[in-house]
Amino acid sequence: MKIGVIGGGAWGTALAQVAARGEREVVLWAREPEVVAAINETHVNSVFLSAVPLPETIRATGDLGELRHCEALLVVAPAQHVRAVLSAFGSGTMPLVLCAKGIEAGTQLLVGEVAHAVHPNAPIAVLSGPTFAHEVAAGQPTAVTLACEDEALGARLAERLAGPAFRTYASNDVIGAEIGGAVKNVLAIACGVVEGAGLGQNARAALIARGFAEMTRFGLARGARAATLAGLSGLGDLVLTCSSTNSRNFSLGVGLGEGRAATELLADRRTVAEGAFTAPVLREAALAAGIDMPVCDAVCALLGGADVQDVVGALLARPLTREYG
Ligand SMILES: NC(=O)c1ccc[n+]([C@@H]2O[C@H](COP(=O)([O-])OP(=O)(O)OC[C@H]3O[C@@H](n4cnc5c(N)ncnc54)[C@H](O)[C@@H]3O)[C@@H](O)[C@H]2O)c1
Ligand SMILES: O=P(O)(O)OC[C@H](O)CO
Repeated sequence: MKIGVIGGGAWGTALAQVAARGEREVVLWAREPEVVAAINETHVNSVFLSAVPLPETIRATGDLGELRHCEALLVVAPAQHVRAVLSAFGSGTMPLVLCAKGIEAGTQLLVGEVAHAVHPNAPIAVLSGPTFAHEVAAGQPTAVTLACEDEALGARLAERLAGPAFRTYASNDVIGAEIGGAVKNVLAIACGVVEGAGLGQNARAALIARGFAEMTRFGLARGARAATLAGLSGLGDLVLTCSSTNSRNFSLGVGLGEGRAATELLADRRTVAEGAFTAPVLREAALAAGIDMPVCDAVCALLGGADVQDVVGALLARPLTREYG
């Protein structure tokens, strides 16, 4: 199965490396001409994943048309840009494996739903889990969920992408696999705030557990399965990103917790902290569905410039309630 990758950021590059294992050819579309040049000339993505030498079987291009002959595409553009990039690709029927984590602003659609709206005849799969790109690229052990409604296709994709240190677990819960990744980014910002404001490790553990309760409420309402939310793409990824400054979302939260403004923290950055874009959309969707998500609300308030101590105080002062509603 010849793989094309749409998106030359850190994750697109690491996944291209995964797909190229065994000297297989991979074509990677990158938006930045300097990324295309660096990969083709020096076999390193010096902009987004600089420490990792890439196999020569990965060829980069700035022309989406060069991915037309691929048998499956990994879509790794940031969530808010997936619609534009897939529209620019034109119509297609090859399987699309969505690897971005987010919810589209304006439509409240998950990335797989966006892809289906743009390419209604393409089978949709989702690859998600606790996966820092630099660790995957370094060959460190990693496990992911690969969800696809067409289970035979899902099994082929899982087999094609698996490697000695990259385990793919098949699932048919596409919505569940997506919701974990989207929501954990928002919760990782909250855990970063705890770190930045020096609120302690009890607070971080409480946020992970109560954040997971929010993820579960939202996920179940959208049709996700509880087991998926408790798996790699949900709880697994939540634990990873809520405990490490290697997470861009957690790091953004650290800055907010230190009292810096989101506008300052987000200005001029080339890398994406998806939670900043997902948080307001998630809040909107949760409000519309009557789902209580106080941690996500708090993250929205902080991104909007609210004072950290005020937000933390308000969160703690809510009426006491039962642990399970
Ligand atoms: N980096 C990771 O460890 C990792 C792991 C799993 C999932 N993801 C997800 O993968 C997705 C891509 O993240 P990344 O880490 O590869 O990106 P990155 O932060 O390394 O790089 C930013 C990417 O955004 C792209 N971009 C910026 N503006 C754009 C536009 N207008 N149109 C299209 N693309 C644009 C850039 O070309 C670049 O590919 C995100 O949804 C992220 O949550 C990342
Ligand atoms: O750096 P983050 O916060 O975007 O996290 C990267 C991946 O999603 C971790 O699984």
